[in-house]
Amino acid sequence: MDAEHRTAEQDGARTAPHQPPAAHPEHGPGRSQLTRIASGAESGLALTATASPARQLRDDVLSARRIVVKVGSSSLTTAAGGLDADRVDALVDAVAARRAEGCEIVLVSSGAIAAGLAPLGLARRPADLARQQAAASVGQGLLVARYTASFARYGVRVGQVLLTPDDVIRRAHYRNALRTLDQLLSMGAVPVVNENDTVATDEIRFGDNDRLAALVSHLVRADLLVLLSDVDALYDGDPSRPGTSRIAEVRGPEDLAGVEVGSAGKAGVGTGGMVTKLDAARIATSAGIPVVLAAARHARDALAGQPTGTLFHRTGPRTANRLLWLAHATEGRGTLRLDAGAVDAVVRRRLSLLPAGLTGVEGDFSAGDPVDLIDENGHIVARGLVNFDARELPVLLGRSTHELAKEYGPEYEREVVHRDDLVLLDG
Ligand SMILES: Nc1ncnc2c1ncn2[C@@H]1O[C@H](COP(=O)(O)OP(=O)(O)O)[C@@H](O)[C@H]1O
Ligand SMILES: N[C@@H](CCC(=O)OP(=O)(O)O)C(=O)O
Repeated sequence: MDAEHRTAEQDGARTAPHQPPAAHPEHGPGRSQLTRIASGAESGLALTATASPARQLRDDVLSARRIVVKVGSSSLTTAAGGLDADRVDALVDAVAARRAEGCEIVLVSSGAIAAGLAPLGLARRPADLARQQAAASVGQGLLVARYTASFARYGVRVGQVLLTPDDVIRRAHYRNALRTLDQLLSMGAVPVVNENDTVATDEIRFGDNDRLAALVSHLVRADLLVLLSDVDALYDGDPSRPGTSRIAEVRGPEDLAGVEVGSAGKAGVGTGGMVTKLDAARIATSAGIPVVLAAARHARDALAGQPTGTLFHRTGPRTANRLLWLAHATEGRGTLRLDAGAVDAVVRRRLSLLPAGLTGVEGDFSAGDPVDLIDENGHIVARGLVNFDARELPVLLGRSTHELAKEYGPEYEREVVHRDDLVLLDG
């Protein structure tokens, strides 16, 4: 069954009000926190045979005062292509209902490329970046115009915010982006965020709005991230196959062991599939922000704390710095190879990287770009913003800053990567 065509009855969360969470028997006591609810063709049978699913309202959702809501392309477009005004209105109704309770909402909306296809005579999402950008350029205007009209029914203004990774990994830009978003919220507007697709390049782009939404949640210090999609939850396998089960709650990475995720979305308009949603959930929850993944058509329930979709509990403490962006928003544009002493200094002692610890440089980058720091075995240990252009570095390898300053002048006394611009990466 296509996930898009599930009915409310097939969404297990809707079937049993006010029951405590129940573990699926097949997962045993060791996995008791993980609630899986059978669905697809077998849902009726399985629900009778197992304990009733949870129906309690979700505290994390109810208490949230600032929420980032991300909606995917497939939830905003018609089957024939182009924006679906009814679906946009339904989403805006759900957002407005939650705003009416005094909650601030940032909308991260995909759909620019999808909205621009039909007006440009394109039948499907093109493979090449140039035509995607042309479609996004046409579609982004249509998308924001549609939101503007829809929110106007509630007397609410929207503000378009288009971001590239560069806008947020650099300290000054990060502050600017945050200030604009804060200001829009304090003036009662709804920021509508998307990637700035028209200037993105293959090397410099978020690529998917799921991760972008997780990073925006972190930027605005949101209390909750809600990912709305055409699929109504995370399943333990491709939800179009019968016999897969909805996962109602995820408490940590161990709950995802054995879950099969695919990257293909319906109708070819979405980009990341479930892979990027899980990435987004990992980024947000590790930074202290719980995540709800639900169907866009259940947006009102999801925002009201109803146990629809999948709830990912927070796994880490709240953090507040732009290094999360450095780790997740971008790829390194080159590599710096470190000797063992430099790895120890950077990783264990959290010191800046100096030229003396460098043994090699690869890539074509400029000062200020993100680069990966690799150890002698080629493992990436950290990412940082480099203070030199790639072409300047070869003569500096292995030399002391003191010696370099004497030979080339005082500006060569600087760190290759300052510790404030460094984030450690696992593996
Ligand atoms: N384990 C899984 N659970 C749920 N959905 C999955 C899973 N694996 C793959 N998918 C697919 O991911 C799709 C959602 O991703 P995508 O189309 O990119 O959505 P959006 O446009 O909302 O970002 C679903 O339609 C579904 O087909
Ligand atoms: N920035 C692109 C969306 C990229 C994206 O992640 O799309 P989706 O998988 O539908 O959330 C656009 O507006 O078309």
